[in-house]
Amino acid sequence: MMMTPNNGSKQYTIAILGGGSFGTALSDISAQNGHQVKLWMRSEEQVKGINQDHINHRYLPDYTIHPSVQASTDIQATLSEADLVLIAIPSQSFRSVVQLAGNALEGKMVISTTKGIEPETFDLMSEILFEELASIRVGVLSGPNLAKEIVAKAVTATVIASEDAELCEIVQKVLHSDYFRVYSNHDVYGVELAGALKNIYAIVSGIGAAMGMGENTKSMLITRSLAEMSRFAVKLGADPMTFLGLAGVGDLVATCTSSLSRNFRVGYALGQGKSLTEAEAELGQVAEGVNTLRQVRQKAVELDVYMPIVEALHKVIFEDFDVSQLVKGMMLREQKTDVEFMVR
Ligand SMILES: NC(=O)C1=CN([C@@H]2O[C@H](COP(=O)(O)OP(=O)(O)OC[C@H]3O[C@@H](n4cnc5c(N)ncnc54)[C@H](OP(=O)(O)O)[C@@H]3O)[C@@H](O)[C@H]2O)C=CC1
Ligand SMILES: O=C(CO)COP(=O)(O)O
Repeated sequence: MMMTPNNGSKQYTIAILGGGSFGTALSDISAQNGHQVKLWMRSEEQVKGINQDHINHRYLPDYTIHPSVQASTDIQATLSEADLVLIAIPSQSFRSVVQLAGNALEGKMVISTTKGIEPETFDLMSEILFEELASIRVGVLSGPNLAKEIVAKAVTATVIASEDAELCEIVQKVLHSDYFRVYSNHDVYGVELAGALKNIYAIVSGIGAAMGMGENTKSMLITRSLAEMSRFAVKLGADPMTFLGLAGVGDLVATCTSSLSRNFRVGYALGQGKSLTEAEAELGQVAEGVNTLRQVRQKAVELDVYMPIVEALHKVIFEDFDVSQLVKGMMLREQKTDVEFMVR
């Protein structure tokens, strides 16, 4: 239910589905801004931790979040009065959670913050929302948003993408603060795809870091990753300019250079000679890039898109090639132009 607090700005009721790192960080931002925040998670123990200690003991144990955040395992109660819903559930469970929420989402503004691709369908999360629900207003939030930095209140920017201009404005008002800035973009597909794709390259960067790559190599890798992900996305209908923004190059740089990124960490473990199973077990959280790699490699073959970095990583992760072959695999292929989307 919407109310008007003393300072005159509207106070919204925000429901957040998913109590992992990012759902918790989003609940903290929203509550800091004076909104009523309900956070849905499936673990009673974690609910207790949030409601009593204001700490997500499993995912963000070193941070205290705003005491007004109310957690619950009851999804219907969480959604009942919500004006705005933010979903931070890993892509492999996204559809099942949307189905569980069902009619309680109808008519609402629903924002996906998930950076992944559904296996089998190649659906992005906004597409799942439109498939599963009859009347909702959909947006996508993506950008360089490492959860631990957000809860530490490091200055951060993100992108809200939607064809619904009013929804973008509302999300900007709700989340904007002196440490969290929200930009808008109407290229929903490009913003959403960028968020999913960069995870693949964060894994490659993690491998490179473990192998001691220098700055030249790091720079080459990030720049060629940007070229490759934009080439793929443009083939699927995205706007290449989106990749020059926060959701593209911004998020790519953040996740390819930070050990706070789970995808980077999986890559780092692979670069140290660990198996994928060992790397994922050690992480204990979601690293979307592994599934995204599988989906994107298959789609690139189908559509005949040139993606040497994806191809090389696929060989290392799924075809048992030695990790030392990664850079060689990327370099052996034909040389291409530097910038592909020149105006002239
Ligand atoms: N962390 C970050 O910095 C950012 C993450 N993202 C994206 O947000 C999405 C979520 O990531 P993040 O929060 O980090 O992930 P985490 O691994 O930290 O947490 C995942 C959360 O989803 C819950 N969950 C998983 N499956 C289900 C299910 N079937 N039903 C109910 N709850 C479920 C988990 O519950 P349980 O603990 O019970 O398993 C947990 O609360 C990802 O797509 C990620 O790419 C986007 C921007 C930044
Ligand atoms: O998307 C993220 C930061 O923008 C988080 O990346 P990881 O999922 O690799 O931790």
